[in-house]
Amino acid sequence: MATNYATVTWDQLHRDARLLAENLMPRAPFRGIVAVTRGGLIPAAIIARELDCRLIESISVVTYQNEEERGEPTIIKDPEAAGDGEGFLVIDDLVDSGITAQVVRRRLPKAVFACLYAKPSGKPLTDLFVVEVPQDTWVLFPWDTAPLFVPPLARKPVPTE
Ligand SMILES: O=P(O)(O)OC[C@H]1O[C@H](OP(=O)(O)OP(=O)(O)O)[C@H](O)[C@@H]1O
Ligand SMILES: Nc1nc2[nH]cnc2c(=O)[nH]1
Ligand SMILES: [Mg+2]
Repeated sequence: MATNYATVTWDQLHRDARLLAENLMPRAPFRGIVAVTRGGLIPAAIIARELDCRLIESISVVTYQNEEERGEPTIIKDPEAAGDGEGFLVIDDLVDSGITAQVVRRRLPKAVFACLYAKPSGKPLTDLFVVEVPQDTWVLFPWDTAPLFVPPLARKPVPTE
């Protein structure tokens, strides 16, 4: 269970995606990009623009979960156009346990796998990432959050003893 949160704004996400694209330039050009839906879709769009790549595929990996455990991950959308991944770049927003990346890599063994954020358990499964995040930190993406009114400190009720 995460004990800390790291909030990523749209601006920060855009900067991190551009930095990832810059770091990927030595490995370009790619025949196409495979976005890992849904989290990888927006990073993939930004990176596709920077790398001038117009062939975009997607893969969807779903792990059905109850309160205690995670089920077997299943590919519910296959990246047919990407073959075995040769010449393709796979983009996800982050790796955490690395389970999603493992399934994707097994399906696309010849692709380059890159993501914006990586936690220590998932890090070995990536070829490239931008920022390392501690394992106990939950990343809040801009699409997960909304600005909220916070009352001024002076208006907060003073706790009575
Ligand atoms: O390394 P893991 O432990 O597998 O976690 C990382 C995956 O989890 C999130 O996707 P999620 O399955 O929540 O779906 P989403 O992208 O549709 O939000 C995230 O976008 C990664 O794809
Ligand atoms: N939004 C979000 N989704 C995740 N899926 C696995 N880890 C994370 C995380 O830290 N943040
Ligand atoms: Mg995802």
